[in-house]
Formats: sequence, C-alpha cells, structure tokens
Amino acid sequence: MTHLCKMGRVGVSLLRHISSFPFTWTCCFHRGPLAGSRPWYRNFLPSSNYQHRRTESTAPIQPIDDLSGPEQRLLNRLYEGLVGGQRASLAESITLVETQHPRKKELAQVLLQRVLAYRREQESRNGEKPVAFRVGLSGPPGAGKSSFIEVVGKMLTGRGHKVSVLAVDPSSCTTGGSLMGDKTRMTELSRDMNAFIRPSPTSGTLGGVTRTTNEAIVLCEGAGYDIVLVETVGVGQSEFAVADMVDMFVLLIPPAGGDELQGIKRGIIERADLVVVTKSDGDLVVPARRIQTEYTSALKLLRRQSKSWNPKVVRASSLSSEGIPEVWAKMESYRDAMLSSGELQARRRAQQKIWMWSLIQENVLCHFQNHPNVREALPHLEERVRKGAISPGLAADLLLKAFSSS
Ligand SMILES: Nc1nc2c(ncn2[C@@H]2O[C@H](COP(=O)(O)OP(=O)(O)OP(=O)(O)O)[C@@H](O)[C@H]2O)c(=O)[nH]1
Repeated sequence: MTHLCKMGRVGVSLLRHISSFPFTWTCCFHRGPLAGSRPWYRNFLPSSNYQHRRTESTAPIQPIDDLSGPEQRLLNRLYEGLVGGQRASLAESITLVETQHPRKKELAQVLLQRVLAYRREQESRNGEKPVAFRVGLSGPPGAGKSSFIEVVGKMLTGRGHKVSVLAVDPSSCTTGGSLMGDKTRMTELSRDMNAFIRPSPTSGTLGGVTRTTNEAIVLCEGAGYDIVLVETVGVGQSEFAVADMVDMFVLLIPPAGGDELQGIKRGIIERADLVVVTKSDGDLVVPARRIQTEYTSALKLLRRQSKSWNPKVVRASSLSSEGIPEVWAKMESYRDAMLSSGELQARRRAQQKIWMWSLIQENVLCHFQNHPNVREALPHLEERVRKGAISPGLAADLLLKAFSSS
C-alpha cells in the first residue's frame, strides 16, 4: 500500500494544494509513518466515507516521487512568471499541461494546484466571485468566429481588459488537420500585448483536449486574464464540451439559410445563452434580420436553462463593428444577472464535477484499452461482432471480464 510518507515532496505539495479545493477534507500532511495500514488516499476522504471504502479493493495509485532541484526551479519559475502575467510563462505552462509525458503530467498538476490556490485567494478577496468571465463561442465553419473574436477582443483590450483566446479544434483530434483553417487567424489581436491566443493541441482525443483546455483556462486566469474566450467549431461533440466549461455559451450563426444552417444541432441551440447573427452588413442585413427573427421564435419554444436569463438573438458585423458593443453589453448583462442570482457560481461548481467525471471516463477507457488481456482479445471479438457472430453486449461482457480478471 502506498503511504503518504512514501509520496515524497511532489505528493505532499500536491496534497497541500488540493486541500485548498472547495471540499471538506480530513487532510494530514505529516511525513512520518501513518497509523496501521491506513492508505494515503484516506487523507482525501471525509472521515465518514473511510470506513465504507476501506473494505473495497482499490486500484493501485502510482506514487509520486520527490521533486528534483531542477523540477522545483522549473515550477517556481513558471509559477512566478505566470502570476506575474508573463505571456511566455503562460505559454510554457500550457505546454506542460498538454504534455503526454507521465512525469511532466505530475509536475503540471503541482503547478495547477498552486495556481488554483492562488486563484482562490483572489476570489476570496473578490467576495467569493470569480475573477474572470469565461465565454464559449461556437458556430459552423466560416460563420465569422475569428473575425468576431478579433473585433471584440480588440475592443476589450482597448477598455483595459486582458483577453485570452483558447481554441478547441475537434478535427485536430482525429486527423491532425484543422477545421478552423490553417490560415493565420486574429492577426491583430495576436500582436496585442494584452491578448493571448492559443490553438488546441494538434493531436489527442477530444477528452484530452477538453482536459487541457479546462486546465489552460485556470492558467490564463492565474496569469491575470479577466476574459477567457474559448472558441470551437460547431462540429462533433466539441461544442458541448466547451459549453460545459464556460460561464456563458454564445452561438455564432451566419446569415445564410437552408443547408448551411442544417448542420447546427438543435441540442446546441438549447445550450446557447446568446445567439449572434454575424455579417449583418451590406446585402446580408436582410437575411441576417430574417435569421434573427427565426431564431428568436425558435428560442421561445425551448426550455429555459436559467431562472435569471432569457437567451437573446442579436445581429452584429465584424466588418463594420456595428452591433459589436451591444453584443458585449448583452454579455455583461448576462454575467451580472447570473452573478447576482448565484447561478454563475452554481454552474461553475457543477462544471467541476462534470470535469472530474470526464477525466475519470477518459482515464478508465485508456486503462481498459491498454490492458494486456483486452488488447489480446479485442481484435478477435471486434471481428466477431462485425460479422454478427456474437452480440455487442456479449463481446462487451467478455472484454470487461478479461479486464477485471487480473
Ligand atoms: N461581410 C462580412 N463578412 C465577414 C464578417 N465576418 C467575417 N466575414 C467573412 O467571412 C469569412 C469567414 O470568416 P472567419 O472569421 O474566418 O470565420 P470562422 O468562423 O472563424 O471560420 P473558420 O476559421 O473557417 O471556422 C471570411 O471571408 C470573412 O472575411 C462580417 O462581419 N461581414
């Protein structure tokens, strides 16, 4: 059994920072031998749960070794640079959380816990209100997302805000390509010293990308970015994943009809707190108005997500900037309404749980797929399911049995 005393300094510092999580832990951080055979993870559990869990078999938890001198120095340098608002440190910290390297992953978690603790301090000074506003932006390819973010971002930095833009590109998970286009996006905003733009990593699963995006949000906030924009393209599941990590979800819709709007899923419209009809200029004003009316009627039929906010449909043009300040004013009204009702804070708390479960799912699936018994049996069983020789249910049972049999 792995004990806390064997975990070393990384483990101890990780535990210390985890103790700043908004749960009531019964933590103890002494490094001497612990009583009896009490497992180290008992220190994370409320005392009432321990009796129950002690009898359960638990998957071995990997010990975390001591931090070496260079690792300490790296983490200190990144942390100091990050909270000092240095963009280079923020970029390097995000690279660390994106890593697949097991040891660096552990270091990333230590850094993240420190930043979380720092952010909680800031929030407690801010009357327990979040220090940053997280906005998700989604829309079909070519909807005008990057043009919109460029114009809104520049307006906000001009008003003294610090804006970070994180992009989640679902195509990068499967093909390594880019649905968001390989063109240089947001050229002006990327030169702005009060803006930070980061594309999603170019490989990995959607689960992995959403994990790192969630962690990147925390790092951006630690670096003093008070507005975090998370952009994704309206394809696959990425927009639902983004809707689960932000305070406000905004859907951008181009003023086109028919087929081009077919791709917009009903489910995602239900998640939208604001719909922006883009490119409302020149000849496109008339179709933009029509789309605005259609969506306004459609939203009225949908179930309300919030007690304090009714989703709205607005028009804007990034070309002429017409409607852009009004869109931002709507976003601010949303934030104010949600903050004063406490719904925004409640949404964040619920998201923490969703985030935890998506991490668990991703990790459990990864363990399952890499288990030697599963790897051995999988091709054969998949083939038999494909041919209809056995049912998918039976194959799943056999694989799960293989997984749990050693
Ligand atoms: N008329 C008009 N055209 C616009 C406006 N905003 C964007 N466009 C044009 O629409 C096209 C797509 O704009 P982008 O901002 O690249 O759209 P996107 O949604 O980021 O596109 P992807 O990166 O492919 O997902 C470009 O040719 C823009 O010039 C606008 O407000 N008015």
